[in-house]
Amino acid sequence: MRTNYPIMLQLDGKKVVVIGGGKVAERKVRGLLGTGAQVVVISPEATGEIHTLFLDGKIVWEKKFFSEEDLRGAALIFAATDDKDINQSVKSLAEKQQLVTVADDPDISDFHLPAHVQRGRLSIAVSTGGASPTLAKKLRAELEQLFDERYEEYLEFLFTARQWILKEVKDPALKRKLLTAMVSVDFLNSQNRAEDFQRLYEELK
Ligand SMILES: C[C@@]1(CC(=O)O)C2=NC(=C\c3[nH]c(c(CCC(=O)O)c3CC(=O)O)Cc3[nH]c(c(CC(=O)O)c3CCC(=O)O)/C=C3\N/C(=C\2)[C@@H](CCC(=O)O)[C@]3(C)CC(=O)O)/[C@H]1CCC(=O)O
Ligand SMILES: NC(=O)c1ccc[n+]([C@@H]2O[C@H](COP(=O)([O-])OP(=O)(O)OC[C@H]3O[C@@H](n4cnc5c(N)ncnc54)[C@H](O)[C@@H]3O)[C@@H](O)[C@H]2O)c1
Repeated sequence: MRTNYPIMLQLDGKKVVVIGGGKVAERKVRGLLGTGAQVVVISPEATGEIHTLFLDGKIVWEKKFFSEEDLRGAALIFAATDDKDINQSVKSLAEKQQLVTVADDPDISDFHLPAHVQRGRLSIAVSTGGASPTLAKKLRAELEQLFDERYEEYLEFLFTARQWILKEVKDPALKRKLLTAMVSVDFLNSQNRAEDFQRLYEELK
């Protein structure tokens, strides 16, 4: 078995085509909102949520059956109809460099969607490579408990403090100490991270 290669995609301005407008398509579309991707759904029917997103101008919905030209210019393609033959033909009609995922056939898919926790800048993705989406979902729920809402603000603090350290602290040893000390339960739980950081800096410098 070959292992998968995890990446975080920046889809801003890229065209993403979802073939099918059912429950699975809706979940894929929801995951694409906020990425800046230009989402196009191709399906004669669509769920209420897909319809609403279309009416709100958030996505494009072409109310039609799939045909080859729908794939033109797409960076990512989701084949998510309930017709196995159509899903297979989406994959075979796509160009080699287009990345396709086939909802009912993990083996021929170019990528799998992970279950995923987002806490601001922190992304945690879990994939079982098609073995068990149910396990991926369960692990995601456990990670959500472990990495709770505090992490969103905590990562903002880490980001800002790290930028400041990289700019202002010249001594490599001090730089390393500060970057290490910020990653601790104390800072995660701190009520005033900026103040605690200032104190730490005064102690260590
Ligand atoms: C993680 C998650 C992300 C997302 O889609 O957003 C995701 N599936 C989720 C849920 C889920 N999917 C299914 C169930 C029902 C129980 C079960 O079958 O276990 C549940 C659980 C539920 O809904 O409770 C059924 C199912 N899924 C696939 C098949 C086809 C097949 O296996 O042949 C079938 C059978 C269809 C049938 O019955 O015919 C295929 C895929 N599903 C994937 C991802 C990719 C592999 C990821 C991996 O292996 O880690 C892949 C390959 C395609 C892809 O990349 O899209 C999301 C959890 C989100 C969350 O809650 O966190
Ligand atoms: N990847 C996953 O996580 C996952 C989860 C559950 C099911 N599945 C699989 O995904 C597929 C879709 O499941 P669903 O629950 O969304 O089905 P669904 O019945 O809710 O939706 C199917 C959609 O496909 C559209 N469609 C049918 N023929 C079409 C065509 N020729 N061109 C364009 N659109 C067409 C229909 O209009 C409908 O909107 C099934 O094959 C299922 O086995 C995958």
